[in-house]
Order: sequence, then C-alpha cells, then structure tokens
Amino acid sequence: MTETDTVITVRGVDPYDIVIGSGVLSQLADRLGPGVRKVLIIHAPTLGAKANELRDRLAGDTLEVLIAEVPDAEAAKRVEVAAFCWQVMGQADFTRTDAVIGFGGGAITDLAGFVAATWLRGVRLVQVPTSVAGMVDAAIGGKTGINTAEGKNLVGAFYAPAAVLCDLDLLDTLPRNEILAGFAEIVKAGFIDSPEILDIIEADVDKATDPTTPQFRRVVELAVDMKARVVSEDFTEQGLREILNYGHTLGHAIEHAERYQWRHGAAVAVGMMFAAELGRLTGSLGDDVVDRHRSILDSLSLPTTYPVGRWNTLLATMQRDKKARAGMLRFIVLDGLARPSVLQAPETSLLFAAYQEIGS
Ligand SMILES: NC(=O)c1ccc[n+]([C@@H]2O[C@H](COP(=O)([O-])OP(=O)(O)OC[C@H]3O[C@@H](n4cnc5c(N)ncnc54)[C@H](O)[C@@H]3O)[C@@H](O)[C@H]2O)c1
Ligand SMILES: O=C(O)C(=O)C[C@@H](O)[C@H](O)[C@H](O)COP(=O)(O)O
Ligand SMILES: [Zn+2]
Repeated sequence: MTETDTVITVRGVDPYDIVIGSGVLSQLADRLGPGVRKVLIIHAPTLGAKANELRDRLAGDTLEVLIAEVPDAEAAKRVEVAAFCWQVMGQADFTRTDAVIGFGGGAITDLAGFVAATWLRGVRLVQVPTSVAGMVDAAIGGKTGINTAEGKNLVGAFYAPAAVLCDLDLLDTLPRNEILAGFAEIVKAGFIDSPEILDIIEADVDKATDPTTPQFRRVVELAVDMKARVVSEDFTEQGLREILNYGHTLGHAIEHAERYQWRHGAAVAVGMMFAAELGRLTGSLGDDVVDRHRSILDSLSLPTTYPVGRWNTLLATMQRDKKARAGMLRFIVLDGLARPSVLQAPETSLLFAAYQEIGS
C-alpha cells in the first residue's frame, strides 16, 4: 500500500479490502493470496491489451495465467458465457487453490463473480473493475449474476471477493459516455446516503467527472464507503441492502425492454427520476429534492424520461423484481434527502401517475 491509497474494508464472515488509488493494480499478485497456482483472467475484447499486460506481469515460475476472453457488456452475462468459462477451468484442472480475476466493467465482474462462486462451489475471486460503475458498485459488494430471457440478474449468488482493486489509472481508456453512465450509481449513493456527492457534482460537473481530479476521487470514495457500510450490515439483502436498489425496479425493466441496448446507468437514471416522482406523489418528498434529481441527471447528460406508451410492458417485467413479495411490488423511495425507505405494494394507479410525470 502506498500513502495515497485508500483502503475500505467490508466487514462480515470473510472481511475483504477495497483498495482505491492510482497504480493499485501492482498489488494484485499479493492480493491473490498464498498457494494460488493458476489464475483465470476474465475480460472482454475492449480490455484485451490491458489484460495481456496483466498476464505478462503475473505469469512466472509459480503462477500459470489462463485467459477467458468473453463478449462485451451485457452479452457477457449469459449462461452460455459462464459455461465457456467453466470449460476453460475444467480443461485446465482449475482447483480450489486457484483464483478468478474479474477484469472489466460491471458486466464482466458480475459474470466473473458468478463463475468463481459456482466453480467447485467457490474459488478465490479478486475483482479488478475498470469502469466507474464497476469501481463504485458492481465489483465491490459481492452480488454476482447473469441475466435470463425473462429478466436482469435473475440467476446469481452472493459471493464475497477476497479483494477489490480499484486502480483509477485503468479509467484512462473508458469512453466519456461510460464514465457518465457510471455516475448514475454515484448519484444514487448521493441521494440515498451521502449528499456531499451531490454538492461536489453541482459545484463543478466537469471536475467531478474527470478521473484525474481530487473531486472525482472523493465522490468515488464516498460511494464506495456507503456501499461498504451497507454491505457490511446486510450482505445477503435481508433488509437494509435494498436501499442500493434505488432506481433499479424500473431501471431493470427498461434495460430488459431495450434488449440491453441502453446502458445500465442510463436506465437507473430514469428509474431514480421515477422513484423521486413516486415520493412526491405520496407526499414524502419535496419538490426541491425531486427537481434536484432532474437537474443533476441533466448535468450528467443522463436521461430522465421514457416513452409513456411502454408502461404495460415495463409493469409486467417489474413483477419479477427481486424485492417483490407475494406478487406485490416494493420500491425504494426517499422520505427526504438521504432518508431511503420502502414503499410497499403501491396501487398501480399511483405508479402510472408517477410514470406519466417522466413520460415522453
Ligand atoms: N453486482 C452489482 O452490485 C452491480 C452494481 C452495479 C451494476 N452492476 C452491473 O454492471 C453492469 C454495468 O456496468 P458498467 O457500466 O461497467 O457496464 P459494462 O460492464 O457493460 O461496461 C461498459 C462498457 O465499457 C467498456 N469498458 C469497461 N472498462 C473499460 C476501460 N477501462 N476502457 C475502455 N472500455 C472499458 C466495456 O467493455 C463496455 O463496453 C450491468 O450489468 C449492471 O447490472 C452490478
Ligand atoms: O448491491 C446491490 O445490492 C445493488 O442493488 C446495486 C445495484 O446497483 C446493482 O445494479 C445490482 O446488480 C442490482 O441488483 P438486483 O438484485 O436488483 O439484481
Ligand atoms: Zn446498479
């Protein structure tokens, strides 16, 4: 660890560190742990050059490095792709003393986590997120999974990594629109828990979204810290962890309706706007906080509207949301800034009224 690294520990049965900083990838060999003989790096073609550098850096007398190059983005989160990874591991006699490295955006770390959780019922996993969404959310909380034809993340496991390395230098090739999409999860952290994030974005959106600035690092650290605190309390989402799903009930339905051609962050942005309008209609959220959602998301060029005519499709898909109980939908809403709560079984008419507010 260097002086400038930030280490945030997730407490629990198997505590683990999330390390944030410039150049922290150099810690990977140490973080793999003792006794590891083989590692499988799972990555998408976009990270091919960086994955090869990583392979060359890790490979040595005692470590054999395998590579599984898989399809990009949501196309990675399919059972056929997991089966391909299992095949690579099987053919290499991958044992419980070996380790998986998830190297990519949130889709890749979700897949890699699922592969690690399921191979031999669990092998060591080190996550190396390379996108903003991966660093502040996907790679750090132990939710792993893949999609099915019926919906998003419907198959998966809660599986803790041994460590997460958030090397900010890896963001140098991340396209601007992906940085902004990742900010949806940072904004989520701001509204449910850490308003300082919102202040920093409002003060200077360009600086906040530039990975080389202190403002960027600060919002990343605040978002990671929030998630680490929540996951430490409720790893398997028995209650508190549901707040991390703010904006996701509608967001996931939009991703499904759009056949995953929308970025996760864009769909979550619309979902948060919808949840804010729900809060306004139930009287729990003031106009100021609702309007703040719109202005911050606008400043990040994230969408806040969706076609009104798609409502029936979205409603049907939302029934499969993991927070639903006995056929009744549940939404994370705000009772004020940084005061998340659960809206139980709202009337469909209320949901539609909120949807009309964001309808285009
Ligand atoms: N498990 C969780 O708790 C959790 C949390 C948030 C999001 N997610 C999941 O994460 C996914 C969204 O993550 P995402 O926004 O990272 O999307 P993504 O993984 O699809 O990556 C977005 C794009 O950026 C590219 N990319 C990533 N890093 C790059 C880099 N350094 N340089 C160049 N290109 C790079 C990817 O190849 C991809 O094309 C969704 O599947 C979402 O469901 C999971
Ligand atoms: O970590 C969590 O818990 C979250 O809900 C974080 C979300 O940002 C993330 O998109 C997650 O994958 C959604 O989980 P799901 O259980 O609704 O599929
Ligand atoms: Zn998310």
